[in-house]
Amino acid sequence: MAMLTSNLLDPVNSGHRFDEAALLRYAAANVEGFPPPPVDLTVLQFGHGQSNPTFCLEAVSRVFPGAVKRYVLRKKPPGVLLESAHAVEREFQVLKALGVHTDVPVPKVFCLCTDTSILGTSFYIMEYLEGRMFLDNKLPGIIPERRKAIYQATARALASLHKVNVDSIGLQKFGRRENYCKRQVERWEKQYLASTGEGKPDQNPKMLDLASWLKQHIPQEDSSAASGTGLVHGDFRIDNLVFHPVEDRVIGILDWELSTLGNQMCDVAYSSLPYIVDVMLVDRESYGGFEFNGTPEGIPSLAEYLAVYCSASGKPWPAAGWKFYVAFSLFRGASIYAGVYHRWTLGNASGGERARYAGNVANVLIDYAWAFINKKSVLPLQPPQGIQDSEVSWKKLDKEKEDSYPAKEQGKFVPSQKVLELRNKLLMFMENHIYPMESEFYELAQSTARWTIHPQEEKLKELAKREGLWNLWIPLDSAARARKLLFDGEDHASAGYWNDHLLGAGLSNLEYGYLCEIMGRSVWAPQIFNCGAPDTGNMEVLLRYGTKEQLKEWLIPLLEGKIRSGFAMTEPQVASSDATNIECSITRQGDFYVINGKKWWTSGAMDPRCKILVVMGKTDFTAAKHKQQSMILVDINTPGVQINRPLLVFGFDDAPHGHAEITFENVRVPVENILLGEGRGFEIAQGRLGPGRLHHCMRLIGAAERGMQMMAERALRRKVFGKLIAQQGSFLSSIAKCRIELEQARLLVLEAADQLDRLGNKKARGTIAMAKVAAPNMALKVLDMAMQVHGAAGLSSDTVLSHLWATARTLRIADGPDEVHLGTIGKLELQRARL
Ligand SMILES: Cc1cc2nc3c(=O)[nH]c(=O)nc-3n(C[C@H](O)[C@H](O)[C@H](O)COP(=O)(O)OP(=O)(O)OC[C@H]3O[C@@H](n4cnc5c(N)ncnc54)[C@H](O)[C@@H]3O)c2cc1C
Repeated sequence: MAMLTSNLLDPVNSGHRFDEAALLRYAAANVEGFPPPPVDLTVLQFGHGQSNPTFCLEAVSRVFPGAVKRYVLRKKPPGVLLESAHAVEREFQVLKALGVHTDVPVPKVFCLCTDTSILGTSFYIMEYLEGRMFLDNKLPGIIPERRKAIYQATARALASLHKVNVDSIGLQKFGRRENYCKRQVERWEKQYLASTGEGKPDQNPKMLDLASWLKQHIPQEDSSAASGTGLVHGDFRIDNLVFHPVEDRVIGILDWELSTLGNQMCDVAYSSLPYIVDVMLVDRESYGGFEFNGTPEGIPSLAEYLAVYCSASGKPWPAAGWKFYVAFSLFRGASIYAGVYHRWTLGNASGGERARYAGNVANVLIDYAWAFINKKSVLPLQPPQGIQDSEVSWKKLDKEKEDSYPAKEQGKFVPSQKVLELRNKLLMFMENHIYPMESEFYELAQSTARWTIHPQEEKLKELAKREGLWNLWIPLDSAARARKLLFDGEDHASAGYWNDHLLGAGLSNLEYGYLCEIMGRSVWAPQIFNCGAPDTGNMEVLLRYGTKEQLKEWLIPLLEGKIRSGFAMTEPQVASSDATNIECSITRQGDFYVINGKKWWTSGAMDPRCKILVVMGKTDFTAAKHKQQSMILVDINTPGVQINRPLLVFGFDDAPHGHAEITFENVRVPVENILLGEGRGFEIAQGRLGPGRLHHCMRLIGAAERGMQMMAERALRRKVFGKLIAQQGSFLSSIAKCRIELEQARLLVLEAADQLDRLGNKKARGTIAMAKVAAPNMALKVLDMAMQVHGAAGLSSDTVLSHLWATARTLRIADGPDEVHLGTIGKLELQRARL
């Protein structure tokens, strides 16, 4: 599974602390764009790898508290060091040259400080890259297609740095190009001898033989500074790369500590080691790499990986010297591990308890080197046919695979290029970040800590914001009103809010339809994008009907995703599908309203982040039937608000959001909290429910799509009575009928969204009602069939199907039962006949 960069952060190791006040002063003076003082600084440390301690600096200006800036600081470790080791100055030099003069993906560097009076050692500050890191090169939890793309991107990133003309970027003196392998073999042999022998861990004679073999087989090209030499990273492997948060491309090559000039094929062989040996399996018997244990599905073969590299870099096929380069990489690895083990025996290894096994790993690598040398053939003489560096962008790949909507053609339901781009991004986000987290989210939601928030949820929200996948539900007109009220028409970004996606992406309801259905594929997804119910409905109420003060107090934190909300209308004692039955009273007393009543099924009110309730009650029991009701904002922490219990849906409590039963007993709220005015509750309900109802329908299309996909995949895998389920005639007809119903419902939902955009809520109400009946009924059928195909597994919590089904079933009642919507459709039909 991918880790977000921010997930690799831990509190600072006590031995690595430094003077933060001194750092703040230095950064303010030397880092371009650093927030102006006063600044609150939080320092965290990257826990993964790094012999040079690396820290994340989070600087928050107290003047613009929304403006968080992140940087990375990398320094030498404290204490006495070998002169050539931990050369952060060299790292800075190479990063700067690459960042300024090339398109090699590296973090931008801001400043290098060699004045040791500031933090005790030299350090430099660079850009913080939020993205994905793959700490396990087998890429568990990633679908095969993405694995392929990730490996291809890795090969391309290596090629990009190998293509750099060091002479033209001022790095010509960064190292000696010729005789690199020769010098390296001597260096690592010396290192091995220094770590083993008398009074130290045992020396392995096969290692010394290996050094001799390598010296005798140094490829000829090594002696000259000709092609094949240039910039060498020295530690190029997949877990030193930061990938874009959703696209399968490298945005940062990290850890340049060992970089120099020399023979670049050493980098290539080193990056290929996962194919040869799996050093992560130190305590198991089999250490074989991909080639031995089977390449995980989707990861290209070694020959394919090398072919992409050669094609992208223009380098010749490396068959001739391959035995040497791989054996050298294993030799170097063995020497490094022997050093780590030696330090462990002395009690000062940095790798913790893992270092205990390093001596064993060193010996395994030596064995592997010899086994490799003794192989008859290690690489085909020619690259595999048909593999070039035809970098198909993630967008193009996805379009080819997923796009059932041709972008260039005209038509009512042909999404724009903007929507297609957002859609592809969203699909990637779901695959990379949501589906892999589903089981963890479920686990927490079933534990005793169920009413707490999984920390990853908040991190993914931040990522979604940065990716522009935030508040996409906000229609243009509502955004315009908020912009006018809050910022006097100005761009909200210029008003000091860091997040320029606060008011969505300027989409129509129809455009949002294509995106919302993707979020509906997972019950966990909508809230990650701040597009979940009931928040969207409540934000819509505020956007349309809130005063400037109400917007400032409640809408902004809701838009930012800092708080959540509930909508409290339904009451246990009355039939609430008819809202005129509501009995909760809202009575004015001077400058306050006093609320008394009992509500249930207030979704989201159990969420610890829920801070505000939109409560519907009656302000005048004697007024005309539809003028008695009002809506009012109630801070959930107001005295008298009592959460009684969470309600269960078929046993699901939907933690951590939940559906609450709540008592309001003499709850006093200021008169300013009334929405739009007394007696306007029905009016608001109409405005709120139109788009909100459609969002449910859109998500149901997505839930059904997930069911279709799972149904088909299962049918193609599972055999019954000698045949795959997919080969049974009854299955073909069932899946076909599901597809027909799904497409019918999708068209109806899109049509309703389009009418909402063009005609408004009132005129679109008939089609919205049709969609509201059609979508849950269709989703129930499709999900039911998907569960049937899964057998007992489909009814269990081991798949997402039962939860999706339970959620779909509630929507034949929640937001109005089917019968109410059918009544609306029927009445409109008769009205038309009377005209
Ligand atoms: C998971 C879930 C989440 C919910 N979230 C919220 C929330 O956040 N906030 C909130 O206020 N409420 C929420 N609700 C409540 C929901 O909106 C109500 O349950 C719904 O409006 C129906 O009201 P009722 O339960 O009182 O049913 P009733 O009004 O008692 O209706 C019962 C049944 O009567 C029949 N019926 C009703 N009207 C007609 C008609 N005109 N013709 C023929 N038959 C009819 C239907 O079969 C209907 O199912 C939620 C419900 C669920 C299950």
